[in-house]
Amino acid sequence: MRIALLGATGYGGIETLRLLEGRKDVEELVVFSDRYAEQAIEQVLPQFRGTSLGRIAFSPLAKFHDLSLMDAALLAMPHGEAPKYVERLLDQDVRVIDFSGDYRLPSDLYELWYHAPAAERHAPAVYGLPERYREQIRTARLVANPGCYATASELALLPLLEQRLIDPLRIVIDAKSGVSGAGRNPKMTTHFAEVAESLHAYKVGAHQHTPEIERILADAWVRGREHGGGEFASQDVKVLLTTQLLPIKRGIYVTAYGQLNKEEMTTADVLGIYQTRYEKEPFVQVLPLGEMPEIRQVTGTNLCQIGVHVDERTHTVLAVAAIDNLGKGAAGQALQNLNLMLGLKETLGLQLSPWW
Ligand SMILES: NC(=O)C1=CN([C@@H]2O[C@H](COP(=O)(O)OP(=O)(O)OC[C@H]3O[C@@H](n4cnc5c(N)ncnc54)[C@H](OP(=O)(O)O)[C@@H]3O)[C@@H](O)[C@H]2O)C=CC1
Ligand SMILES: CC(=O)N[C@@H](CCC(=O)OP(=O)(O)O)C(=O)O
Repeated sequence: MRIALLGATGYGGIETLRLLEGRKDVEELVVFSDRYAEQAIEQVLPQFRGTSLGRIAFSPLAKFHDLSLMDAALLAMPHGEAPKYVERLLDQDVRVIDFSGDYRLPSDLYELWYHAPAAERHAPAVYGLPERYREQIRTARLVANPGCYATASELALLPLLEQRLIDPLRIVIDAKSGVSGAGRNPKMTTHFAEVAESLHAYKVGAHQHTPEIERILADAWVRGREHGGGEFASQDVKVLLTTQLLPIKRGIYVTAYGQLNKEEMTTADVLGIYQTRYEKEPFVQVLPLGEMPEIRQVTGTNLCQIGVHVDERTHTVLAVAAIDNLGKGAAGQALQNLNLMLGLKETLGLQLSPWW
């Protein structure tokens, strides 16, 4: 396959390079970076020295013209950049996967939560969560890769909404991320000395993944396991999402709480529902009774680990999920989507052991 990667020097882009390196089916890779234009990957990113990708030079974005020979383009740039390239790529019959939030929401919700004007969108995008939209992804021209917190939260909660087991208006999500989730450009809030040995909540009540999660869960509530494609179902689902910055490099840890509709549900009952829901999913691991996920068991992988527990005293169900924000939360999921879009084996290049 022939792949173009825009935003190749950011954390999402570098992880994409790591996952593509050594893949025998990559015939050509074109990488873009303005900051490192004309330099070889191995000069800028020494971890690729001596690998199949090391000698490839970054092209400046000004050289972004004819990519019609590419099978797909992966866009790993900050919000607001993808729309400058997407139409041209689609016109050249190149499939596109965008890592940013630009195509995940309708324009009104985008403007409300991203505090930026939404780009004019001619192209419809499929939401790139294979565990729910696999069939739509296979035939998509443009995929909006989900946000990292959104991926973990949705996988944690989907079975509860699809089965209508909880009150959809009172969902609480406590979410924590490693610092690489904030990108590679240095900022005071992600400076080592500001985050080490501490923990703090941020964007409280205002995190941009809130409407993304609500839309996918609403769709699950209305349609159950089935998704017919096309428009999302409209239904009120409300989540209170609180995001916190963990003093680690990689990983997302989500603890989601729902109020059970049926009082007699036990942990074993809910666990059975999760096991059935995800039994055929190659990248979702539902843990046995009494076990809870751990970030180090998913770091460096495309896995999502899920543990569930019912607190019978308060009729609350807890669904806990761990992913690597750069794996299932970004590059891993993008390559899972790419495999689907190109008709390849979905797990190709993604069956990785955790670094732990
Ligand atoms: N980090 C994460 O865990 C996740 C990130 N995402 C999303 O993925 C995208 C990339 O994130 P991440 O890798 O963390 O970001 P980084 O800040 O680490 O990297 C940004 C990349 O985009 C390029 N870039 C910066 N500004 C522009 C611009 N104006 N035009 C074109 N290219 C530009 C940079 O290239 P240059 O070499 O020129 O500096 C760099 O390669 C974002 O939209 C983010 O929201 C999604 C899920 C998880
Ligand atoms: C730690 C941290 O700052 N994380 C980012 C989320 C990054 C991501 O997955 O999402 P988008 O693609 O929607 O930006 C944040 O909270 O905004």
